[in-house]
Amino acid sequence: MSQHMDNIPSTPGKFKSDKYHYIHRFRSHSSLAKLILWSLFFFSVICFFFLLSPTSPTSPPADRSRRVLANYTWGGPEWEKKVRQSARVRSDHGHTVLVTGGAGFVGSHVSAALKRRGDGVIGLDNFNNYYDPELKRHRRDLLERAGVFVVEGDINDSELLRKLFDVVAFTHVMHLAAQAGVRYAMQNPKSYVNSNIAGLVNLLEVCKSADPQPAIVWASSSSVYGLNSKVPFSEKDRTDRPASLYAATKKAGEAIAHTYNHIYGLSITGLRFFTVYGPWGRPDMAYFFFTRDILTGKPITIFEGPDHGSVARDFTYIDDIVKGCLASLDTAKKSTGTGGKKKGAAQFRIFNLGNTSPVDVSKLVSILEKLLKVKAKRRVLPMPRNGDVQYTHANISLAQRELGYKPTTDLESGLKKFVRWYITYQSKSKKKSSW
Ligand SMILES: O=C(O)[C@H]1O[C@H](OP(=O)(O)OP(=O)(O)OC[C@H]2O[C@@H](n3ccc(=O)[nH]c3=O)[C@H](O)[C@@H]2O)[C@H](O)[C@@H](O)[C@@H]1O
Repeated sequence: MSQHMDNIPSTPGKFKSDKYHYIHRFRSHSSLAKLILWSLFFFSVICFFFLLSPTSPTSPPADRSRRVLANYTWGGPEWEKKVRQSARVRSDHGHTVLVTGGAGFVGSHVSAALKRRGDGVIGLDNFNNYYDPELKRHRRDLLERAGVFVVEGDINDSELLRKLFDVVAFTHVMHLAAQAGVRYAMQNPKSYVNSNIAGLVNLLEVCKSADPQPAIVWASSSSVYGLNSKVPFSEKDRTDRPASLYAATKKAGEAIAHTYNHIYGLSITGLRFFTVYGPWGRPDMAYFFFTRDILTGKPITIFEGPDHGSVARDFTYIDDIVKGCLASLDTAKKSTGTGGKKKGAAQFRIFNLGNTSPVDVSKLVSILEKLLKVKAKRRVLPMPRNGDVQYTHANISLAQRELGYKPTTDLESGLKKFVRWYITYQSKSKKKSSW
């Protein structure tokens, strides 16, 4: 067989003499050997750098210095059909809402609530690995069963956003996609700029050109109050002293939102969420990983302020936040622009959505100990200079007045629901049962 192969001219149709053939074979063998050697060399160099790289599949999932984004596929008649179906309104005067961050903690709860009452909903999520994407996929699976299609894609992808607006005339955008987390901003600052600033601008650009323009409700953060020491925090208080890059990007988002409202007539409502917690929550948040670590016997670190002062948060239960989000959508006025041009003044609002009763982090741990019936291995450390603030407390009178917002869940009742969910989720995950 090898003989047969050797007799075949290298260029079909051209005959070569034996001598030529011999020399050529010798040369080609030696160059083939060189080629193989060089290829092996380059291959080992590539392997070496690949193994060193933080995004290689061999690196531990705990390495969150970079987020991995999947390659998305979207478009096509089947995809458009799913988008249209999911966006179909099933109630009188229902909205058609694009929920960015649809597979996220708040996004999945808001999407489910909108769908339940008959609104049309499309989710959008990039499923990045800031925390376990498996949890996001499980949230998506639940939503899909409820009739909500979550498109896999990024808010920085203008083409995808324009396509979504071509297929569906969204009346509202609930913008919840963001790089969350206060302390992670020191590890991966660029991801905050990419999602919370570039992504927001990209989304607003598409919204401003959409016809009709949607009304936008989006997630700002209680962290914008930064070094503000006057409590409770009111929307009128200073927000020009952020303590973390995360807070700075959210504050920048509020300024950017104002610009798009002012120039293009987009109706925009910013919601300053106060440490939202609950079932299907975010594993990067303290209440979540404290629960995990208490149950597995790992020590937990509790931060304290100067002079052993306590650190406290106005923890707000997810169902209360969802009510605030829906009320914001329902009270949002229409945007006034068309074809990228403003036709008149448009609504611009900012609301605190908190619980109005701050709880010390050490008290949160005591509640978890009681609910889990396990003593925590506490390690108390001074609050590191990592962007955290010592205290948050929302004044919610504006949201109460304008949105009818009234939180009803205290921390203990909310954590009880979270713990119940957490234990069920863990056991289902171990058994790999369906959701
Ligand atoms: O409400 C907000 O604006 C913000 O709420 C949370 O941020 P944070 O309040 O810092 O929530 P956690 O990270 O869960 O921390 C809660 C409390 O636990 C404390 N903590 C955290 C981690 C730890 O190991 N030990 C500890 O005592 C923190 O100092 C903080 O006081 C979210 O992570 C942000 O995305 C959100 O924007």
